[in-house]
Amino acid sequence: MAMSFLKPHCTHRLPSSSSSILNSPFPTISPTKSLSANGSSFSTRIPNHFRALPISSTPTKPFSFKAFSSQISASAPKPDEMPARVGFLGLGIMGSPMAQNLIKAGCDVTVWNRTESKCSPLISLGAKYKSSPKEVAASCDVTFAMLADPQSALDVACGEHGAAKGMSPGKGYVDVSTVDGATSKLIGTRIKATGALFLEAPVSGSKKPAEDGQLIFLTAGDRSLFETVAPLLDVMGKSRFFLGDVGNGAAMKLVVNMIMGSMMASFSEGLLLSESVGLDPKVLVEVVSQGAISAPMFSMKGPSMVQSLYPTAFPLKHQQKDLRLALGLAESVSQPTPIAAAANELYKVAKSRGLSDEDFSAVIEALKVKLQSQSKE
Ligand SMILES: NC(=O)C1=CN([C@@H]2O[C@H](COP(=O)(O)OP(=O)(O)OC[C@H]3O[C@@H](n4cnc5c(N)ncnc54)[C@H](OP(=O)(O)O)[C@@H]3O)[C@@H](O)[C@H]2O)C=CC1
Ligand SMILES: O=CCCC(=O)O
Repeated sequence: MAMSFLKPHCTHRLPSSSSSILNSPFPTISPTKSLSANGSSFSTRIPNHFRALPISSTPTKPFSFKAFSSQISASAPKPDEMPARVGFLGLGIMGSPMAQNLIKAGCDVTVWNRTESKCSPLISLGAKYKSSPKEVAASCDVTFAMLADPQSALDVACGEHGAAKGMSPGKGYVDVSTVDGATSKLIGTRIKATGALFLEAPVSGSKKPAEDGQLIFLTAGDRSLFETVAPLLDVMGKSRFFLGDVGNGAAMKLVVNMIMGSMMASFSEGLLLSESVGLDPKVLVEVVSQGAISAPMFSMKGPSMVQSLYPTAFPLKHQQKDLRLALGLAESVSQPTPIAAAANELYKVAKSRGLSDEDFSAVIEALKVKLQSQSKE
């Protein structure tokens, strides 16, 4: 089905030469981004055993985890192909900077957030406001949603004044929240019942990449909507993967965050153990940064963790939600994930200690209790 909303309303101009890149006020679209948007370089990163198995090989599953391919457009987005009117629902840590980048790129953006006051900074930048997801969807060609969890994503998409009520043929709905595949599929079904198109597009990357337009989109669903919103994804992100059927984007995101949650729990144990045996944890952070287990996450979060500071980029409650959803995903295919299960318990302890809204690196606090027998020695 052809999308009917390709209009030159987004005024952002892509750099066509190095000098125009230097003059661009927006760091989000750069030669690096154009180069990274090269299909072959991305596809070589996908192991062969993940490639396009037939959907019919998993007939009893609620959705196929296996039938997908990785795609990224090699072509630069064309401003005259930007969707004309863009809605944005959910203006939290991630949604606000993402919407802001769209506005700064010249898009005609209409916002809604449950807590209305969070719309004000975006309205100051030029956004329009509507008082319900339904009204946003009705007034826009494509609507993005960045909500906290499966329940809020469902409520905003399918509730009484939800976006689905404002959808119709020719429109598109792009859910960038991190949810499970079943929720995403339910939302997709409701949206598509209106004749609109649906794309799930959870993101890898946190607050700073969102601010810098450096997110990684893990999309699945309607391929034509993926193509249509590609210029918008490229304003907000540095790369985009198209993974096939709805559910595959959610699954990829949950696997990534399952790994991340376990890594952070393990790193926390290492920091505390180093201190307990008389080492300087700051030196551990430095040693780790130079070796094979170096990760940007450790280098970025380690120094503040050593000071017991957890400025929130990715709320701990969301990391625990993602571990919970990843464990459900693993269970659905009988895949053992004992490390992630143990990590999940740690995040649950951290939540019970009031750390839900701290950064997920605050999980280290759940380990700051010496075992009884050890403290007596
Ligand atoms: N922060 C991060 O680093 C990343 C987060 N994510 C994922 O992105 C999503 C958003 O994350 P983030 O921005 O950090 O989260 P926030 O908690 O900052 O924002 C959550 C958003 O959801 C809204 N919301 C929550 N409950 C409801 C509800 N019942 N009805 C309507 N709206 C609701 C909030 O509205 P209100 O303002 O009224 O509370 C807010 O707009 C999550 O799924 C998260 O897992 C993905 C990648 C990175
Ligand atoms: O879902 C949150 C992911 C955070 C990150 O990728 O840094």
